[in-house]
Amino acid sequence: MSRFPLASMGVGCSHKAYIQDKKLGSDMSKTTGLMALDQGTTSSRAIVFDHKAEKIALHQKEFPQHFPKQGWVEHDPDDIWTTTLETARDAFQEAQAKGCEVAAIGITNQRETTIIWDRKTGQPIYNAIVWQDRRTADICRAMKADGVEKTLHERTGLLLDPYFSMTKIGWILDHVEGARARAEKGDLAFGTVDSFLLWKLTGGKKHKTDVTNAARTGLMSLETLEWDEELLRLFKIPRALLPQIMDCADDFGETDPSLFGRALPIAALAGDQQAASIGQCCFTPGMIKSTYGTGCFVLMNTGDNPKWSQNRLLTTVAYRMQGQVAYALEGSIFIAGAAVQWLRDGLGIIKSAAQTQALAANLADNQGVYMVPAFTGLGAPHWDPDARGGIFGITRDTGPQHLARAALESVCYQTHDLLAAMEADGLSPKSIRVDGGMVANDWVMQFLSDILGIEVERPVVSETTALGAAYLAGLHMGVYESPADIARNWARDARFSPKMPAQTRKASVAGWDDAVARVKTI
Ligand SMILES: Nc1ncnc2c1ncn2[C@@H]1O[C@H](COP(=O)(O)OP(=O)(O)O)[C@@H](O)[C@H]1O
Ligand SMILES: O=P(O)(O)OC[C@H](O)CO
Repeated sequence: MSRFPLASMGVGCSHKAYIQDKKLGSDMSKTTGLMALDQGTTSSRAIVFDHKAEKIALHQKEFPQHFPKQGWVEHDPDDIWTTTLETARDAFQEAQAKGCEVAAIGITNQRETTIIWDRKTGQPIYNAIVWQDRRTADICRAMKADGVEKTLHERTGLLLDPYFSMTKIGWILDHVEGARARAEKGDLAFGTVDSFLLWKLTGGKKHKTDVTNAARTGLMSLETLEWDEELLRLFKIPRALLPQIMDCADDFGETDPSLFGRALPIAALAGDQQAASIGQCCFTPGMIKSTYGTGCFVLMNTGDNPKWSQNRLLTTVAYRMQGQVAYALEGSIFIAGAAVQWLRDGLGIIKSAAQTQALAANLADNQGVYMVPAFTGLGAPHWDPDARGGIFGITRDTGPQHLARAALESVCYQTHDLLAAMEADGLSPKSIRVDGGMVANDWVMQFLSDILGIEVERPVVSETTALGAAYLAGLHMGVYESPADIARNWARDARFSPKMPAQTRKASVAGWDDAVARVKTI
């Protein structure tokens, strides 16, 4: 806990926060809150936390996904903005009604998703191209053949895959009439979702991003943590499009007073997976978290030097705060909870995601049925954008319960592939901290521990992404003094230990490997 608790501030409130509250003219007897805006792939969430990580208010809104062509995924930027603003206003008002004064905002977001807008009107010139979108697969293939991947990997830690922003930016500039010329003149702005929301929240005054989001564009050097001129040239991205790169906990400006009735400081920006890592308090090298939302993302803190994977994992920035940078090794899986959503919305064989737990538990084993949910290609460690999903081992007996179990199992096997790649890189975690919507499913957590052969730890707060953004904002505002101060808040809800016999694990993984080999194209 902080030496300067903000809740029920009186004697002992932090200096900065005290000044902040004076500026806001707020009642010092009120609890002070930190509002996280968590803009995810399928929904926008706003959560107000107090300094002890207690949830004061939570509001969430889903928004439509657009699939204009096979392999394309888009969002309407207006949906991103309106759902963010509506949930933020609802959470802000609920917190206020409960006697909690919001002191600052932290933004966290689906990463890589690319938006370009007109600096004068604020109007996007095209829909947001979502991280899952595969439309630039051919461009990536051609650039790979030209040897660009080596330079990209050396400078950014990323690979030439349609996942990242740089080829999405190029696609918009080349397909929207006049866009390239306008970008070169400085009339357009590019942003990942954090930058776009910051622009909207500040009434068009701030065009900034943070190191974790910039690290996913394929345009930022991991060494200088600035835009890389050589990469801008290779991907033909005009410099004038780009935001300023900041720390994750920093001064990002204030909200337009019309939005919340007064100006609120925006004190943090971070990509959602890095924010989850902060929410899980993975502050020391070797600590690892895995988030199970739409996709699954495993991040291991590797300390103040980038660690280069020999096994197709990404090197990325974990955070930069208080001037200190930490790097991470990341494994990115494109489909996790989305496979469960497909059972519900695509096949209609379940009514709710939670139903999968009982269906899976009713079977003694998977009876040879495997699902490889490569709906938008395969991410780490395969990086095969053309792979498509498959279900194998179906017989006349196969029913909804087998499909449900296969979908849940696939998430655990994919995590296994990532940890195997980490192990091959010489990094073997003894336990893993998990979070995200899927971790409510105890069956998945036990199977995950069984297949990984290590302990799986679930924290009390499973919305660690939002919590991480709140922590970062709190750090900037002086609510917390240091990462160590934040780490005291982490509390375990449950621990799952491996129970599966080694032979069974080996046979199960072998069945999965066989299924993956059948969908791969490279
Ligand atoms: N009990 C459950 N069992 C399995 N999957 C679940 C369960 N509850 C939620 N999910 C899945 O988790 C995902 C939602 O998690 P969330 O962290 O909110 O995702 P995101 O931030 O990517 O939008 C959905 O894809 C949903 O299918
Ligand atoms: O929206 P999520 O939680 O699935 O996260 C998306 C990732 O940031 C994509 O890299």
